[in-house]
Amino acid sequence: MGEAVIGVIGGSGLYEMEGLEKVERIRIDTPFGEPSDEYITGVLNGVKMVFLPRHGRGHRLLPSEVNYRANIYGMKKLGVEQIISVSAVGSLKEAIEPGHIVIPDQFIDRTKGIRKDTFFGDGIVAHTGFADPVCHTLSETLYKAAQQAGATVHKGGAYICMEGPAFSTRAESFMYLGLGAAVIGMTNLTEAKLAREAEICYGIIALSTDYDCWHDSHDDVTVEAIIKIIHQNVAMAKNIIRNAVGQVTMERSCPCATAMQYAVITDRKVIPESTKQKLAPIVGKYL
Ligand SMILES: CSC[C@H]1O[C@H](OP(=O)(O)O)[C@H](O)[C@@H]1O
Ligand SMILES: Nc1ncnc2[nH]cnc12
Repeated sequence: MGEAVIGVIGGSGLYEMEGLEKVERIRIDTPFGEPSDEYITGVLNGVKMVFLPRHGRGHRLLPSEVNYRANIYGMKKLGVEQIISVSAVGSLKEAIEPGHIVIPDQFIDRTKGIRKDTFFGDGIVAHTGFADPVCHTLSETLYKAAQQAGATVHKGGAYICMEGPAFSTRAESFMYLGLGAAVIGMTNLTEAKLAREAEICYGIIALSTDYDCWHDSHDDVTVEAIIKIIHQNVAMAKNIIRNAVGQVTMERSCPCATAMQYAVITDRKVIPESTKQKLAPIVGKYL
């Protein structure tokens, strides 16, 4: 087995990673189509890592257009065992101010079924445990890394994943407050599901950029306001990643590493050979 690699998926405002040594750009074609961009591989803080901008360089892809399957498949092919997601989110709690960091540990699904969020189908059925959708070990590392970078950081909380691309209505925003969720975004749940199916640990550094549209003494969210907060905090976000990469435990004892052990229900004899081949990097060892 090759050396374990850490993957970083950069969201809105994070389209490149500075400070990488031995940089290579790798284009990967997958049976699920094309990833968002070339993968940038290199060494950060002494650790092998791979970076991918979720929406592509120049931010070309809508949250619903991102090929999450290809992105995660490519990471797996490159030997990635742990993914750090960096994302912009709206805050659903007074205490989570713009500029603060949140390490979410739950999701509420408000996507609309138009994204592909599973590698399965085409003659193979699997049901993956998703009660704890992020890796607790990785999330703890991200929390500490954020504290060390001097961020105000909130541990835990539910991330509402909406379809977008339009932001929420005010009625929806109040409904999410009522649900007790912490933050809202448009991307991370889909990614987390696929990472789990690929037995890759997934943890989130979420940068709060706005109060969505529920707060009576803050303006309603706009892209302009989001970008302003991202620009003010991008150096901090990069520092958190640098700290985290240096502290991630490479030996995995978390359940993510064996998540698919009992998940495939289909009789192995009836799984089409082409499907087995396509899924070889993902669950080949269980087929
Ligand atoms: C630029 S505003 C909305 C956009 O920002 C977030 O993206 P990401 O999660 O990739 O940082 C949000 O999910 C929306 O896609
Ligand atoms: N208010 C918001 N809603 C959805 N996604 C976001 N990303 C950043 N802020 C957001």
